[in-house]
Amino acid sequence: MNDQSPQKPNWGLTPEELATHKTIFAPDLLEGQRFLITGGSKGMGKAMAFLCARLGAKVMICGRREELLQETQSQAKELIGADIRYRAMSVRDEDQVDALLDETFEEFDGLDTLVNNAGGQYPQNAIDFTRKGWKSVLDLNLNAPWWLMQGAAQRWRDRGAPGHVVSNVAHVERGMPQAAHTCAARAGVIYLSRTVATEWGPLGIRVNCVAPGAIATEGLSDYPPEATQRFNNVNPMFRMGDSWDVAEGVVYLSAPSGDFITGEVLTIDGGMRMWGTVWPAGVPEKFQTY
Ligand SMILES: CCCCCCCCC/C=C/C(=O)SCCNC(=O)CCNC(=O)[C@H](O)C(C)(C)COP(=O)(O)OP(=O)(O)OC[C@H]1O[C@@H](n2cnc3c(N)ncnc32)[C@H](O)[C@@H]1OP(=O)(O)O
Ligand SMILES: NC(=O)C1=CN([C@@H]2O[C@H](COP(=O)(O)OP(=O)(O)OC[C@H]3O[C@@H](n4cnc5c(N)ncnc54)[C@H](OP(=O)(O)O)[C@@H]3O)[C@@H](O)[C@H]2O)C=CC1
Repeated sequence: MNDQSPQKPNWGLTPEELATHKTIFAPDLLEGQRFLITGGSKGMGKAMAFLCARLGAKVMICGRREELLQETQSQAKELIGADIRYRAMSVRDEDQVDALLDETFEEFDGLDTLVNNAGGQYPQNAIDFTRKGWKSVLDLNLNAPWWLMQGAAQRWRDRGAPGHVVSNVAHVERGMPQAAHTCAARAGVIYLSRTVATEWGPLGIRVNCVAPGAIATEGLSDYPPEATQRFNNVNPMFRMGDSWDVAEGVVYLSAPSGDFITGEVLTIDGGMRMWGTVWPAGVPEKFQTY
């Protein structure tokens, strides 16, 4: 288990850990499979990229910062001998999304699984949201995954090929105080996924989600230490998960193990959906009841 101290400068699993972490899956499970993973240059997306590549898949990742993508590519080459492809872009830009899909389908002569993983938000009480901030979070966490899943589905339909979409969301059933924008966006993705899982079922396209609880990734270092310290206490297991927990969930849904699973949300949260609230901007006094 990795050190989850908030003082640690780099959260999450190291590249060496991603290269050697034990996995329950057979080494050739994804041989010949093609994955596009958005936000694959750090955190959970990077773990997914390493795991899929280790299991034999061809992998394309994207992110905004080329240096992180390049670093991930060379680490994968050096540590696991994999040739991970990348494109620097923002999923918030519709034209760049189309270009990413075109490049991936061309490069790999098709695609088997799209992983909508890129996302994020900032903590704030909803009453104070600016319209600009609301639109930014909705663009990143609802519109972008939609452009990507619709674009992939159109390409699969036109080629007469099956496909799979898995979107990384969050558990939303009890709301997400101080993150209502992302909660609304993720709820949108879940219900879009459940709807198109039916519409696209006859095309051979499955559509699923994974819903992580608090997962120790580099992304959490964006939050203040008071909040991240509390992230260890937001579920009845009193610890965070790691990026491997989520990567293995994504592979389970994408491999033949998931062949008959669609419209599902796989929650990987240590029980947080039943007990525990994050309060990423700090617990308000009225709620400090125990
Ligand atoms: C929460 C988890 C619970 C989660 C509860 C569950 C536990 C899970 C924890 C989840 C962890 C993670 O997701 S880990 C990943 C964490 N990392 C991230 O989220 C990084 C990605 N996030 C982002 O890029 C930003 O949040 C996002 C707003 C989407 C994009 O930022 P940009 O600066 O590119 O966006 P722009 O389009 O320029 O708009 C910026 C506007 O957004 C608003 N804005 C941006 N940051 C703001 C801030 N800190 N406080 C107030 N307002 C802010 C302002 O109005 C800004 O306008 P101006 O004032 O005019 O600039
Ligand atoms: N960590 C947690 O506890 C939880 C996280 N989540 C969600 O899971 C997903 C992964 O989280 P996590 O691994 O922690 O996040 P990280 O912040 O560690 O990684 C996010 C990845 O997404 C990329 N990214 C961010 N914005 C964009 C963009 N506009 N276009 C393209 N790529 C982008 C980042 O690269 P770059 O910045 O260079 O673009 C990076 O590769 C996110 O959607 C997150 O909100 C959900 C529940 C809990």
